[in-house]
Amino acid sequence: MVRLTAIQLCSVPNVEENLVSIDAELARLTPAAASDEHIVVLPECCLFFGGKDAEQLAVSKRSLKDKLARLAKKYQVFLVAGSIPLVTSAKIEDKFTNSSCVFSPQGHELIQYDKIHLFDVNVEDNEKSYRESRYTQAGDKICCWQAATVNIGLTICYDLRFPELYRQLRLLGADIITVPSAFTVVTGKAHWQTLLQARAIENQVYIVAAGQQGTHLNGRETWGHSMIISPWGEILSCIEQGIGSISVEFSRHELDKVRAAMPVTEHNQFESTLKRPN
Ligand SMILES: O=C(O)CNC(=O)[C@H](CS)NC(=O)CCC(=O)C(=O)O
Repeated sequence: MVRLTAIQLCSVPNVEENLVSIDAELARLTPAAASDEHIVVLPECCLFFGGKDAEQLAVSKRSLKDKLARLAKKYQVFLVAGSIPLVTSAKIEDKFTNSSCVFSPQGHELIQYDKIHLFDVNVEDNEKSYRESRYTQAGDKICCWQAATVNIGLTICYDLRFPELYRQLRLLGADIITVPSAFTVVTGKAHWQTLLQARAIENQVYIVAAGQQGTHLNGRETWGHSMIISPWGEILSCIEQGIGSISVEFSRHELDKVRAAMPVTEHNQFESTLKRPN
């Protein structure tokens, strides 16, 4: 059995406090049987959110991965640690990557995906202007990883608006695509659910979207509405507000049925024009 879980958080600019919240949410989940694969997704910026960019830069230099690896092992889950700030591969002094890291139930790091699309956007909210690229170095690699029996594609937040990335993940064999997020309330209300359902339907994959929700220390408001969507586009479970988690069972049968009945990747007349991943 493969279980999918999304944890919704209201992260603060304090790594230790966030680790305590994550531990508490993981402790509440029903433990998986030894033969099960349990994939748990945390939101974007799960270890540090709502603080100053300079603080986040300092946090990127700490050993955050060890702490998350320990949690994956403690709770025997595949932990998709939504995103954390990390030192760039070129060791750029004043920038970090916004990265989704996956840890196995044995406590090993499996993969790191650096967010490709940065949120340099004007939004009609209190913030008015978001310029993620000022302090974040964009990634350029598409990342898909394998648990025992399922393939999982990695994306982060604003990536959700770029269907080409999702299509490429599907072509790489993704059964499930994870979307750790910190959507704004304004854009979340307008687009979040529609975009998630579209990505699930057009690619015939499970979508596990874990969001930040609430008012954060710097006054930033996030939309939440974490949800898990089937390859047919149904919302299987959703947590609108507050901290908590949702879980559903992955069905290979459902996935195969949807793809066999409507083979859109075979029917696609534009596939050859797509840039092949990596
Ligand atoms: O800046 C940080 O501290 C952490 N990063 C984020 O919160 C990121 C970049 S600002 N947020 C998004 O991508 C929101 C996307 C969104 O809301 C949309 O696509 O509508």
